[in-house]
Amino acid sequence: MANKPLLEMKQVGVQFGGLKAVSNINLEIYENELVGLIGPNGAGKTTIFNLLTGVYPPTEGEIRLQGESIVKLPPYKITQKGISRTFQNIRLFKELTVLDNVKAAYHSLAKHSILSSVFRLPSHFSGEKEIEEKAVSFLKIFNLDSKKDELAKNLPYGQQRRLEIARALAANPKLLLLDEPAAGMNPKETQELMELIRFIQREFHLSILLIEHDMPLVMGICQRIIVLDHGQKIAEGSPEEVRNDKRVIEAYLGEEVVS
Ligand SMILES: Nc1ncnc2c1ncn2[C@@H]1O[C@H](COP(=O)(O)OP(=O)(O)OP(=O)(O)O)[C@@H](O)[C@H]1O
Repeated sequence: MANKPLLEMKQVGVQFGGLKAVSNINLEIYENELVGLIGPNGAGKTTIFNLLTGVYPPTEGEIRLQGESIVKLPPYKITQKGISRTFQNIRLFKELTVLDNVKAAYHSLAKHSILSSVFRLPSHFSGEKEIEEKAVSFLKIFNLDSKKDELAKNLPYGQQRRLEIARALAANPKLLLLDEPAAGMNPKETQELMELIRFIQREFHLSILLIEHDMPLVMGICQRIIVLDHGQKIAEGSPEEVRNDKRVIEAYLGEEVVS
């Protein structure tokens, strides 16, 4: 594990009206780590993703990516700096093709200028071709290249989830946030997806923060697990440590997981 964390949250809290959705969150994610974020419904997991991606600013505390504060940055800047995500409820461009969904991620980061696109300069076309090739290469990883010309809305559910991850990955993140990526998938699809997540983590040297309710699955693939309850971090450690933590068992896991 590297000495300096890729991501740091220090005493972060956010309040909506009278409700403290999360409070006093301290967490660190290091390079190349696959970390699980678990907890009961309403514990604050998605709120942490929304704080990390600039959907709303924290009411207190600090968030740093590679030592640099990101709390005042708009979401697109945070994506450019290296945090991208998927959503609990899939958010694809449903009326666009599978390929265009992935290309959209590249366009937000592409080096060629708007002027070259408007005037259709040669640099625009080489940029466009490069983007298309890269997008197809991502679709191949997710076994979606044969579907590239289909509209996103026509893909089966499991494939839409994979496409969303492909799009997030195309933004070239250092940290990828996955919000229940296996929700709605059958056990076989879930298993395949988890192998894919591990593969992309190694292949792209990514850090991944994963929200997932399927405990055997989280315990099986994550190096470290952070547990939330009522907006607070109640435990953190290896799957083994978390599985045997009394507070975690009481708040979330129940006796059957331990036995
Ligand atoms: N924008 C918002 N405005 C008001 N309350 C919010 C907002 N976002 C989240 N909350 C509240 O904050 C708390 C934490 O919600 P959050 O969605 O982060 O939980 P979660 O752990 O992701 O739950 P789940 O597993 O059900 O997705 C809940 O009480 C929720 O109602």
